Amino acid sequence: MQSSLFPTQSNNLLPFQGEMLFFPEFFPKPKADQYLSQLIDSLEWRQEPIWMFGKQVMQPRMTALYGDPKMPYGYSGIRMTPLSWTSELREILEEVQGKAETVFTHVLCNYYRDGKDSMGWHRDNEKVLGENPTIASVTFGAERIFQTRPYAGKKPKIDIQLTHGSLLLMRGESQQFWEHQLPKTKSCLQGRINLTFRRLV
Ligand SMILES: O=C(O)CCC(=O)C(=O)O
Ligand SMILES: [Fe+2]
Repeated sequence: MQSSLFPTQSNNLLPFQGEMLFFPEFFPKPKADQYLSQLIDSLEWRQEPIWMFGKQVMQPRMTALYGDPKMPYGYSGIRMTPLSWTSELREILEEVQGKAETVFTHVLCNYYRDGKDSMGWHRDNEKVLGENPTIASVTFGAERIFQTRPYAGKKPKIDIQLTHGSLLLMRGESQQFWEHQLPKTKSCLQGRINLTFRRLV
C-alpha cells in the first residue's frame, strides 16, 4: 500500500539522477474520453520523415506541433513550424501547467494508431529545451508501456504502464541521465494519443 503521509505528492519512479512522477488518473475518465475523440478529429496529424543513421525514414506514428509560432522546434533532423493552440489543447495546457509549476511554450502531439506505431530510445535534450527541462507527458486512449533506462549503461530498465488520462512529469536531471522509448506491441489494436508539453528557452 502506498503511504498517504503526503497524498498530493507522487513518488519518484527513478532511483537516482532525475525525477519521473506519475499521476495515473490526472484527467477523470469522462474528460479523458472526450479529449481522446476531440484530439483525434481536430488536430492536424501528419506522418513525417526523420533522419536516422543518414537515411530518411517515415516516423512510425502521426505527429503535430502546437505552440508559439515564432519558435520553430525540431528533432532528428526535422524542423516543425508550430500551429496555433486549439481550445482543447489550451484547456489541457492550463491543467498541466498547474501541476508541473512550469510555463510551457509548445506541445508535441503523437498519435499511435495501434501497437505497430512506436517511438525509439531517445532523450529530450535539445539545446532549446535548456539545462534540466521539465516535460509533461499526457496520455489518452490505449494503455502502452513506456520504458526508461540510464543513458550510460542501459540498466536497470523501468517499465511504466501509461494509463488513459494519466500525466507523467519528467524533470530534474532525467533528460541528461535517462533515455526513454515507447516500444511496439502486438497486443494493442487501439489508438493512443500522447501530448508532451515543453518549454523552449
Ligand atoms: O508516447 C510517449 O509516451 C512518449 C513520447 C515521447 O517520448 C516524446 O514525444 O518525446
Ligand atoms: Fe521523449
